[in-house]
Amino acid sequence: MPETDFAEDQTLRAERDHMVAARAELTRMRDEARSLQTHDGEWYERLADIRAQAAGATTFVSDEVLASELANRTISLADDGKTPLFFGRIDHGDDSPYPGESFHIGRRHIANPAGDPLVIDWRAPVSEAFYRATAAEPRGVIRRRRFGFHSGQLSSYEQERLDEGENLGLASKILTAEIEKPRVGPMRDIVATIQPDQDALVRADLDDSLCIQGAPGTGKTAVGLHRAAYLLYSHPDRLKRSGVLVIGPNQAFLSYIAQVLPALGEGGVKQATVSQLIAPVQVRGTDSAQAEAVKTDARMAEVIRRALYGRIGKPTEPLVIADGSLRYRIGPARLMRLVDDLRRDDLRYATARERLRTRLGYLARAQAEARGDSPTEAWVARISRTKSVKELTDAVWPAVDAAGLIAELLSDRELLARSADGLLSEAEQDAISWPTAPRTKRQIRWSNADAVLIDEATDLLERSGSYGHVVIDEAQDLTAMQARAIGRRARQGSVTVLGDLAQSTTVTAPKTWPALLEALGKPTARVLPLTTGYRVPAEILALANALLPALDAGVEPAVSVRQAPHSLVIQSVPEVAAAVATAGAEALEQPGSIGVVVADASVPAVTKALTAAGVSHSVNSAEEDVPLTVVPATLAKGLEFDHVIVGEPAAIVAAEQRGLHRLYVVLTRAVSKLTVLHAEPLPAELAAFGES
Ligand SMILES: Nc1ncnc2c1ncn2[C@@H]1O[C@H](COP(=O)(O)OP(=O)(O)OP(=O)(O)O)[C@@H](O)[C@H]1O
Repeated sequence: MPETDFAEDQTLRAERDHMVAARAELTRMRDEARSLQTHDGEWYERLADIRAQAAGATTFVSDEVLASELANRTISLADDGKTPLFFGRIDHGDDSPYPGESFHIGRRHIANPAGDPLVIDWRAPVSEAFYRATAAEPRGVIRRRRFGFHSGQLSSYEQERLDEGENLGLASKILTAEIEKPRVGPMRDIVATIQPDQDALVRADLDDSLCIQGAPGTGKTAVGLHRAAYLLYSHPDRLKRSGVLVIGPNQAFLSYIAQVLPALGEGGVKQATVSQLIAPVQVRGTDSAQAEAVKTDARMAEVIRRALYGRIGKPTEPLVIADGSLRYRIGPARLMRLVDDLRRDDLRYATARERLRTRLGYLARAQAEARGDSPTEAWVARISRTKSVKELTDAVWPAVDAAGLIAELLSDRELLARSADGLLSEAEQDAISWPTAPRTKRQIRWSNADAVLIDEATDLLERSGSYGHVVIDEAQDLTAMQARAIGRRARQGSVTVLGDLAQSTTVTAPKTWPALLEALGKPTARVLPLTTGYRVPAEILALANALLPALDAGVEPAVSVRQAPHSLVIQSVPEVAAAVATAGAEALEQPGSIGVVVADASVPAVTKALTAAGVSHSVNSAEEDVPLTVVPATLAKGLEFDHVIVGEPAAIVAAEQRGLHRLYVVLTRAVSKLTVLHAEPLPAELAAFGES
């Protein structure tokens, strides 16, 4: 069971030979895909064969789709020579659905020309046992191996004889080595070491919407991204058409996770922040705290709906349509019935407006038919476009543009009062009303919250398109209106919501998962916990967890899988910026990434001190050849570094209303070491830790 020294090991030699054979087959598969790209001939059928081998199923798709798939396939078969082609192996016993068979598990399927697999894709059903089999529940597996690699070479293995009761679980050295491997560059995938509780979430059904409440470093982001890759593999036809979307809190976070899905062979997933996703207008303004609180509240959805539908008028005059010498007359009562019917239909505003014009055309046709004529559809279309029909439609069901509607709502106090009656108090209405109406569109300085309101209005006008699956990371920070905006884009699909209420720093965000899920339109999503902490060693977690009672989030604390003595250093210093520079210079002597996290306002002072001390650093964007990054506390969420240096916790707490939550985020970013430097007293909750 222990790690094996390989030099003499027959097993190791055999596994290395298998790696060489797999590499040769992969090269052959890539050459074949390339040649198919350049020779038409039978490529269609051959590709279908290849797809069947890879994914287990084919359905009819167009030639263009196949051609582009072929190009993607050539890319996906690229082999950088460094990424191991497999990382594990399972051997089945006689009492198994695959009696006596062995499978190597890797990032992608590799087969020989006869179709025999040398490596099975980690997402294939056969691979599930690699992640989930235990001695107590072996799933037919008698032996499992995990492989260790050094400089791209298979260098060690860990073996569990499940049939003899061996089960390493979290004691796996390969797991620990993977977690402790120095961080350089962006986030890595965890495909070789996904744990059973994580795997159950990754492989949950496509139609299953999940909400994963996980303490810091429990692998939520990793699980969400691997789930996206798993779903794309398992439901290619459904999801390649409708698409998968990943939502993250900011661009720094998105850059950090950007490489994970491509590394798993899935390059086509859209990754965006909420602002990037909606972007109906350029944001140049900000809101007061009171205005933001109201604009981000779910009640605004109904206010906007009322404002829009309040535009619909009552026809009081008859409509007279002239067609040459003929006249068609539709009386106000009939017109009113038509408008009422359209209001009742489940149609978007703009669609119903179009429908009104067409129905008026049909009413005219009925009159023409009563006179003995038989007008065509083209005649109806022409009548629907005549001046009087257009004028009536404009009067009764006017054209609306979403930004214009919101601008009017925020600048016309009477319209707001009518629309918000019984929903928003006078004071709330005052808070969001613009003091003066802008004279031109250009004058408007839209805020982030306004953009979301415009998006809400846009969806009332025309139905937003829906993705097949949406992964929403750091979801605890979404406002109800943002959640609605994302929910619209998942209307026909499912969601994986990832977050931690203890890390919620948005004052205006719903404070419970049921409230957020309701706003997302997925109230029945299952809320599931993850509590095993992979990132942060126990000694550092103890410090962060001391904040939990004060955060009042009602969540389970993380329990770390690792002890790391001396990983926590807390020091009182005379001047924080200078002390940070000294600590940064020392930290650079060790391998791995370093994050210096301070209150946003302290970033200039700290970068100045680092520059003065000659310590090379980047600010707020990890660069591969600059291991030390200065991160403003408000942008630390979701990131991690081998060594984190936190300057002045009290300033981080004081900087914002939910400053203690922010500090909890900041203290949970370290993989190997946390240095806390303070000149002011530590926050009361941490006082017991003093100097350590
Ligand atoms: N099964 C695993 N094997 C190896 N590493 C893992 C595993 N699960 C998680 N990790 C690592 O632990 C770290 C934390 O994972 P991740 O960022 O997904 O956690 P998180 O729950 O999203 O954290 P946070 O809430 O703090 O953002 C990452 O480096 C990730 O690669």
